[in-house]
Amino acid sequence: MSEQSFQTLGEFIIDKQEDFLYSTGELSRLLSAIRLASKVVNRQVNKAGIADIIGKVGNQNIQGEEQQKLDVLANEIFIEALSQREVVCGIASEENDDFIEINTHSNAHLSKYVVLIDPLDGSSNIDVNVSVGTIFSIYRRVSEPGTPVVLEDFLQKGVNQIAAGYVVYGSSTMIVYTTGNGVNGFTLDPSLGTYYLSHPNMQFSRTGNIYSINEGNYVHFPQGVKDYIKFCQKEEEDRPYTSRYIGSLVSDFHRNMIKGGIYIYPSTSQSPTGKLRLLYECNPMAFLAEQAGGKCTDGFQRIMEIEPTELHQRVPFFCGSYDMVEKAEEFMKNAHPQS
Ligand SMILES: O=P(O)(O)OC[C@H]1O[C@](O)(COP(=O)(O)O)[C@@H](O)[C@@H]1O
Ligand SMILES: [Mg+2]
Ligand SMILES: [Mg+2]
Repeated sequence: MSEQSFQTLGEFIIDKQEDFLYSTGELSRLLSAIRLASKVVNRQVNKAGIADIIGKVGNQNIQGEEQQKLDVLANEIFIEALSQREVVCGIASEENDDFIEINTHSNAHLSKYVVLIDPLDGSSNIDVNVSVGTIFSIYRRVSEPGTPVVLEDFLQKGVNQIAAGYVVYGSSTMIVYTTGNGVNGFTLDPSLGTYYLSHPNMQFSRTGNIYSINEGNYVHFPQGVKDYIKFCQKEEEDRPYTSRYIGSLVSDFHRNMIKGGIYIYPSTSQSPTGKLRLLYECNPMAFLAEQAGGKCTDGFQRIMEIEPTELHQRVPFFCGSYDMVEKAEEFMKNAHPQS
């Protein structure tokens, strides 16, 4: 089947506009901004080794993490593209301490959408040519259009998301997103600079045999997680499972959604709330996972029901094939009945 027979992302966005509750074309323009920014970042990622974008900037972000040059560059590219589209009134990013109010154009304050982004996910893999990603989450503001954007516009439960997705910059570059009507994946044809619908209606299999967790932290894991890892490794029934861990959330999630599996970044004795950020990592992946028939919790509670209190708060994260997440939760509830 030649590229031409695949529907393009642009066509798909327009086609699906009617399915969308608030369809006024604004979300389509917002998604187009993400599409454009992803192509610009993709070009930089592809030539990272020769484009002087390898290595650290020498600053730390609010999470206390060393910012990579590509973290900062991707952040600038996405903020620029989103700010130019007159549909976004505010942006929050992993790389910015506070949210940004967009006032780059006269109507910005009338815009209804806020975007939360992890501009470059899997930063530890940039310098070693392993796939990385971008994660985005979109909400309607809660404050009145025409009034200043406020923190509450961003501190919304995941169930309020109107769209979410990721870009994976891997052996091929893909955009995968949902607006609440299933999950679809589009592959970039770099020669044409066009995304084509390559993975319609993506689904997690009910169960799988891949588990993804950084076992290097094993001694610091809660007992429930240690018990689940032992369960995965036991010679029994369809086990032992295969361990796969890329160290880029987007890439581990993407593989598990295609092959069936579970990704866990639990709390540890050093970081009791885990590592991943609720608003621009966990909520968008949870929306995608649930739309693809999977499940996503903090080991006990549905991620998208968690009430956010801070822009950069972290939560433990259990996400993937439904039955596998249920099993992991069973071990957590048995080992930590008080939680
Ligand atoms: O190296 P660790 O502790 O296993 O953490 C890896 C995890 O951290 C992350 O890199 C955090 O995301 P950022 O790179 O956007 O900060 C995830 O992509 C990944 O799954
Ligand atoms: Mg990340
Ligand atoms: Mg990041």
